Amino acid sequence: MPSPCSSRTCAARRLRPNAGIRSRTTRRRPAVLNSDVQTEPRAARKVAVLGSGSWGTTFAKILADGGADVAMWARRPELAREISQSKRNSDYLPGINLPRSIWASSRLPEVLEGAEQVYVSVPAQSLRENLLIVRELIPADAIVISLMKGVEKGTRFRMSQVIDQELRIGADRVAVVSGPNLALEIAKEQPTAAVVSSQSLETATTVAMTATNPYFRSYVNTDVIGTEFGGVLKNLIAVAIGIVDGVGYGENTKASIITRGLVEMTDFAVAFGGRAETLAGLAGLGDLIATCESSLSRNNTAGRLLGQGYSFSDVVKQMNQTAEGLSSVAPILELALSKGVEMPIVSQVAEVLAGTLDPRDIAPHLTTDPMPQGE
Ligand SMILES: NC(=O)c1ccc[n+]([C@@H]2O[C@H](COP(=O)([O-])OP(=O)(O)OC[C@H]3O[C@@H](n4cnc5c(N)ncnc54)[C@H](O)[C@@H]3O)[C@@H](O)[C@H]2O)c1
Ligand SMILES: O=P(O)(O)OC[C@H](O)CO
Repeated sequence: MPSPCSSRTCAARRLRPNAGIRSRTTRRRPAVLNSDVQTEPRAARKVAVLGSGSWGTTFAKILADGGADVAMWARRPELAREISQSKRNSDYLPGINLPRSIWASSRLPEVLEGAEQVYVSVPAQSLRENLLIVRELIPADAIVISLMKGVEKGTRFRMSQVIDQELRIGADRVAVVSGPNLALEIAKEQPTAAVVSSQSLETATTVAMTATNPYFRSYVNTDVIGTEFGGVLKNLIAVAIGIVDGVGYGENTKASIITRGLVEMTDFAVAFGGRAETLAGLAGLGDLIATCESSLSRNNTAGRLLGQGYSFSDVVKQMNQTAEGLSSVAPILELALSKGVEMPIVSQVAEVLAGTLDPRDIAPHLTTDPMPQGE
């Protein structure tokens, strides 16, 4: 008999929470060892999502479709009402129906009460001020997860470092999620993978089991530095790709910039203690491909406008969603300088933003450097 409910979401609801993630080892286990596996349904995990923009809302849907009991925080009461009553977030995710179980509020205490995991998805430059507000409300023992892909200007801290500094909950209770994750595609339930990273493999695994459903698969690693920098740096390369697209250059230019961009990303992350293999994975190459190829990307879009001749201030005015790359360029170049890492593409993006380089002159190398280099 065919199932009366055939959508992926329905399939998720039929599954036990956490049943979607199975390691190869588990799959190969002999049946006798599985006999003591708990089969009783257990209470849904209560999680909170702070930030109701495109990614916060999409991630709330991922978690709810994986079986979690999700509460969202929206700054604007009218948005909280739309999410709770109409199960829509029409400004950020037009045409998407959210799971019925999701609710939202503009009042933080009720959103955070009893949350075992707190997912944060606000613009990177606003993270610290938001943590100051929620600090006393986050339940003891909750895991805090950054969904953001930026660095803080001034301190040049990664998001997990800001969380660590403001919440003082210990790095083992902090995780980050990154990967090729264009929100609208995932909200439409297109199959996607991401990586959850924490210094504690147990924490990463707990989060990955919660953030897994039939259309979204979370892998794990313990390279928080490489995972976070991958997400930040691909934004900068995507701005460069947008610029050359806006100028009208073709696939050779873009492929050259993507390939050399990955070298810059890897050199940078390794200099700060990240692992090269992380940059070859979902949080590096995977996200680089998605962001550079998609017109859904805000960073790519911002670059395209620059390439078409708009000034930086015009582009900022036109963007009504967060393009983290624009704020990350300066702190990333300051960090690169501190370790002697060369970043010709990111440096040229900074010059285009400053109005000192004609977008037509952006290239996969510094055009002022006449000497051939090893690839
Ligand atoms: N959209 C995506 O596809 C995607 C995917 C992966 C990661 N991310 C990352 O997630 C983070 C959030 O991005 P987004 O796409 O949700 O952005 P967005 O612009 O869609 O939404 C940002 C949300 O934060 C709120 N906000 C703005 N300023 C705030 C402040 N000062 N305090 C509190 N809330 C504030 C906005 O009202 C909005 O709800 C970024 O770091 C981004 O790089 C986005
Ligand atoms: O829209 P962007 O440029 O912020 O990119 C979104 C995601 O980071 C893609 O993985």
